[in-house]
Amino acid sequence: MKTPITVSVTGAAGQIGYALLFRIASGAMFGPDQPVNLRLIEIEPAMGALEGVIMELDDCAFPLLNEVVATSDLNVGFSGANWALLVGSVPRKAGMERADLLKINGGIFTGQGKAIAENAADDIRVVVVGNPCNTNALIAMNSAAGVPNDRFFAMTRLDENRAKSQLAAKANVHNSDITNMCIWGNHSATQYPDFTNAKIKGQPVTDFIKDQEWLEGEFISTVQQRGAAIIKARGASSAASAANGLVDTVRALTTPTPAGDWTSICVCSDGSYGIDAGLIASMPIFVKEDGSWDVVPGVEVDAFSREKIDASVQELRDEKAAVADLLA
Ligand SMILES: NC(=O)C1=CN([C@@H]2O[C@H](COP(=O)(O)OP(=O)(O)OC[C@H]3O[C@@H](n4cnc5c(N)ncnc54)[C@H](O)[C@@H]3O)[C@@H](O)[C@H]2O)C=CC1
Ligand SMILES: O=C([O-])CC(=O)C(=O)O
Repeated sequence: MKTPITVSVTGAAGQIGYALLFRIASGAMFGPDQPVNLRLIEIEPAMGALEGVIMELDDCAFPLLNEVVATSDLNVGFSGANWALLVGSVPRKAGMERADLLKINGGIFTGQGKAIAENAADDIRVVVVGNPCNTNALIAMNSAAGVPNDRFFAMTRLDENRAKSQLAAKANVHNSDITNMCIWGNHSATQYPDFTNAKIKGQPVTDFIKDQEWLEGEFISTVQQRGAAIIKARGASSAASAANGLVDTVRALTTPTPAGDWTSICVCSDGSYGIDAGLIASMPIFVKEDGSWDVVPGVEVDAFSREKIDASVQELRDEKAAVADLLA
């Protein structure tokens, strides 16, 4: 048996938490031979509900679940953490944009960043899901003195999966036939799902989808607005698909990326592709055999893509300016 890894999850009693914890404990996130310790972090009023979730975890008798700790103390919650999955925060309601959550949620991530720096394991990696996730990750990163910037991520894998599903349906192929799907920029309504570089069965998307107007219009807006469409239909924001996106994100970060392909993750920009260094932005990422990652170089950005990427980067700059007081 491998040594257990420690995974801290905030917002563990929430909707995403309920869809996520069972998949971590079952081995879906870290593999079928990797035991896990769960450190579940919630605010005091949600501790009762969290106890119920833990009763259900117990009732699954998961072979890989080594230990479960429930706490509202961040120092306990991030103690020894190898992974911190920052889900806890208020979701938006119908009619709101994710940026409207900036003031409501931003403050959560200063304390969490600091507690991660002080308590987590040396190899800590942090994935932020709570919205607006890019700027929340920026706040956590800036608050986590001593933790390298390349350990902080925010999630656009759900958007990538949504984009693949839309392309597959339109081209009448299977999801798995779509590769090289990059989401650029912010996890928001300005994100750019890049069909110009995506491939279907290894060929350009336009070999299969001749409807350029759909690609440049409805395809992009459907992916950008999918979160809002789900809130409208369900009365609550996406949870099972978000949890699945997080499982996929962590697997992508812990498994070498297939040669020639890439995955969408928001990382701290090094200035590549004209994205300001220091912003947390989504771009094409390649994970190497040794577990480290790089931004994929040389992806072609045509004039159409440039304009879309620039608009999303501008929104990230504006969000950063709006939380300047939270950035250490
Ligand atoms: N990046 C992405 O692709 C996606 C992000 N989201 C975001 O994920 C977040 C969580 O969504 P849901 O689980 O549906 O919300 P939810 O409201 O069901 O659960 C959130 C949980 O976080 C807890 N919480 C609040 N403040 C906390 C704190 N300071 N520390 C620890 N826990 C805290 C709450 O008590 C609650 O149990 C939202 O911000 C939502 O917008 C949702 C879907 C996709
Ligand atoms: O739209 C929302 O507020 C929840 C979310 O981030 C998504 O579903 O992509």
